[in-house]
Amino acid sequence: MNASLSPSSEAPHTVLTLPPAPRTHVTVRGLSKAFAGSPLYTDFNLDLPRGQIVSIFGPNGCGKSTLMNMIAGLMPPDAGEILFDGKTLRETRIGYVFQNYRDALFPWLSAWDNIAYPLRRGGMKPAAVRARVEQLMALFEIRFDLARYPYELSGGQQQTVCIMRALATEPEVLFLDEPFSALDFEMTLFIRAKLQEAHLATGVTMVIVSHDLEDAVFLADRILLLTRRPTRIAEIVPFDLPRPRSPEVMSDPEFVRVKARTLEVFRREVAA
Ligand SMILES: Nc1ncnc2c1ncn2[C@@H]1O[C@H](COP(=O)(O)OP(=O)(O)OP(=O)(O)O)[C@@H](O)[C@H]1O
Repeated sequence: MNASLSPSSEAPHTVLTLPPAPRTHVTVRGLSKAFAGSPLYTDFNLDLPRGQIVSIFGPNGCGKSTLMNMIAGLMPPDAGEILFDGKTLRETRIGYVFQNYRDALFPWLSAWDNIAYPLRRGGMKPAAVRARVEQLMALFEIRFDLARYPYELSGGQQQTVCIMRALATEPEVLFLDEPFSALDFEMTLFIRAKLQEAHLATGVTMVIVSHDLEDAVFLADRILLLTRRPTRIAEIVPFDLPRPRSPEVMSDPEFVRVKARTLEVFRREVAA
């Protein structure tokens, strides 16, 4: 099975051909994964379009995180190939934002040093590290003291630091696993806005796993809906409202329509 999320595809939810669709960034081919002999993915194919935000949504336990973790190299597939512009993961800069920000930051480093960590590790000179962190501080309009340690920050501040750290190396692809699930609504709105700004500023391809229908739709160019396991693509729903999208978008008829369609497919798959 092969599906393209390319905007140029005439029927974006339809299974088409094996060569990557135009403007494809990430190509997943023949992916298989089983746990304890029970198949989760079998010969799964997918194209992720360059510079777009794709949300992964589906029934509980259908393998949203597993799919993202295999693409991001955090979990080995049993079979299959994943290429980024034809390159392997090792040749590609990626960023990853975990659901549990509390465990994601290094507690012995200040927020500033957490953000700088991947830059220093990559051998960047101190002046360039400083400039890059300051650039991120401006983008995220940071008003709290980055000299503080993670335990001194609110949950939303910690997740903001996680996202800044993930963006520090200017990744080609940014993976986010339920980035809003532990945040209150005010922080969710803030981080949604900042992710959009970062996306507009950098054109980074983004993949977001979400449990929340509204979050999944709000940021996405494409909502990738999965079936129950053994997991296949149920449908790919496009959402083309221009960015930046403000919270008012949530009452826009197109948002309401896409959300309703996404819910309809989700409910069909849950009942299947
Ligand atoms: N390391 C593992 N060992 C055994 N089974 C696993 C492992 N990781 C995931 N699974 C199983 O694979 C299935 C998919 O898990 P995954 O976490 O990817 O789903 P999900 O769609 O992200 O789930 P949720 O909606 O609960 O967040 C689940 O049934 C899960 O129990």
